[in-house]
Amino acid sequence: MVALSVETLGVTLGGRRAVEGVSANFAPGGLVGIIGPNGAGKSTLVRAMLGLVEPSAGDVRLDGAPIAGLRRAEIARLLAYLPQGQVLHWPLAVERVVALGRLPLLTPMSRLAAADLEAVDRAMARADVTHLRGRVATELSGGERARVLLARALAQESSALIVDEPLAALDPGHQIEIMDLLRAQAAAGQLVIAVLHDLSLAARYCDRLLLLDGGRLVADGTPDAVLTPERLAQTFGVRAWFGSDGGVPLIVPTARIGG
Ligand SMILES: Nc1ncnc2c1ncn2[C@@H]1O[C@H](COP(=O)(O)OP(=O)(O)OP(=O)(O)O)[C@@H](O)[C@H]1O
Repeated sequence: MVALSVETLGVTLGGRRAVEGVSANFAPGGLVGIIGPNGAGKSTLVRAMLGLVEPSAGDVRLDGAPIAGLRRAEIARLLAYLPQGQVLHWPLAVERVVALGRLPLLTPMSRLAAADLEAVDRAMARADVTHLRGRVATELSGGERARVLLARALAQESSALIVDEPLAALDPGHQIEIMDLLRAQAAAGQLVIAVLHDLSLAARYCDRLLLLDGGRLVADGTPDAVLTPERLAQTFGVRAWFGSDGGVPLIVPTARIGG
């Protein structure tokens, strides 16, 4: 179990405020989406939540303790992170890539124990990549690679999982698979936070959405409450069609306002 809180957080990058005055609390067992236009500050916010960038104002707390004071190994026990646009450079077998997820939990010079190997097996099964375990990771398709990278984050078996644009470059089938997996993780008690661009999938899968614009949190609530025509116009500058198919919400941007 982990409680993650962000209090009047500000982050300045290259002299510009990338995140400003953001406050939010996160509890285990839900799927939280972070949405907003390009440059809204989504990645910067999650990086600050992981202690990877230093706040210029406010703070981030993990189980009540300022994250700035925690060691990286302590943070890794609680938080797993799948960064945006991760690429694999080394021709490692899938199983070894997934096992890298256990590294933050090992003491220096120690080797993977039986419990670590079991966690790797569980993560591969959840991400449906067990059949790929012997394949060279750099030779996989984009969708297979995305699932392997997610399996690496799952192998950490941390209390919270933070994924930044996990659906980028995936076909619709793989997008649904990944969202199903994230929801299953949340249902199993993990706090899952995902930066997303697809508004229909965000509305369909997330319990809660945080909408950022210009570094500020402009809405925080259920998808129904957050995703209104007015907000989409104000933040994304789009008109959108709202509908549903058998209870599955659909939000289709139809026109750029003023474009
Ligand atoms: N290293 C950096 N130096 C200076 N400015 C930065 C740096 N990284 C990000 N920024 C700026 O901070 C703002 C927020 O960037 P961020 O990557 O958090 O946005 P985002 O919402 O994740 O965008 P996208 O949807 O395009 O990935 C942007 O204006 C960006 O140009």
